[in-house]
Amino acid sequence: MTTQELVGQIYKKQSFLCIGLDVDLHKMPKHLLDAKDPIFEFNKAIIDATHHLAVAYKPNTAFYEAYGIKGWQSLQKTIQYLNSNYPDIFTIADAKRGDIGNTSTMYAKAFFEDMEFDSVTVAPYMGKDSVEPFLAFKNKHTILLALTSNQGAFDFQTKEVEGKELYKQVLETSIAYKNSENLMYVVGATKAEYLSDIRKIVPNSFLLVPGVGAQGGNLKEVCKYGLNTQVGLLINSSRGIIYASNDADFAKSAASKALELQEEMKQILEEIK
Ligand SMILES: O=c1ccn([C@@H]2O[C@H](COP(=O)(O)O)[C@@H](O)[C@H]2O)c(=O)[nH]1
Repeated sequence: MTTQELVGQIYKKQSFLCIGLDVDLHKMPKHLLDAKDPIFEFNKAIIDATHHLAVAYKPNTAFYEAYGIKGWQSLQKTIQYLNSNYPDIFTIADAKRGDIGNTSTMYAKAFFEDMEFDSVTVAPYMGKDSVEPFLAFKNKHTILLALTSNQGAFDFQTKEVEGKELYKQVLETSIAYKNSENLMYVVGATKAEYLSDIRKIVPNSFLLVPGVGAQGGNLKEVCKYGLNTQVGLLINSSRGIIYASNDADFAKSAASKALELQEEMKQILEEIK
């Protein structure tokens, strides 16, 4: 999917919501556990109930890898279901990959070619030759960790290196990578106050913003500092939506939570028109 197509979907749906599919067998409704593939059945129900309210879905691969081969199969079925039934949805493999160049190429092939995700999250720590293999894929997006939502972000990311915070170095350095137009960045919703500085460095890039909902990030604060002329934000909520209920009505409850966020986003988009 191109960035322009993503922007088109945002205006069409009046939403820049990304729903995180972080499926945990211990948190899902008990009746689904009898299904042949409970993880896929859970995802399918959530997707069918919320697809009109969201522009993106983000399975975090950890929640699938934890179940071995069966988990990978559930992930593959989920992405195939999204691509076949809702081809206008932007898909994100939250896998936080990155390695020496030839290995990164294999990661990129796995997520972009084999699984056909639109994007994958990548850690910047190994630098240019670990990121550029992902950027080589046309109309695929590499979402680089810039300033993450967790407390540990302050261990390294906000520390100064040669007079500048490391997350700023990541943003500035990565802009010069080959095919950097395929870059997006992760910025945690819990760090909204950093967004105006971030926008000075990457005014036009899309930012994936996790941390609204369970981690306490505030949508309005993020929008105040993070919106750009093309919206430029994908706001993720995982647990806050998919585990709104663990009863038979789980998908309906997830849709209600998603609707609350979508209505807030619609209002924000109307205000900046
Ligand atoms: O900085 C980051 C980067 C990634 N994540 C991931 O996003 C979701 C958030 O889930 P919630 O349940 O809405 O808290 C999860 O997959 C994280 O691994 C992040 O939270 N922060």
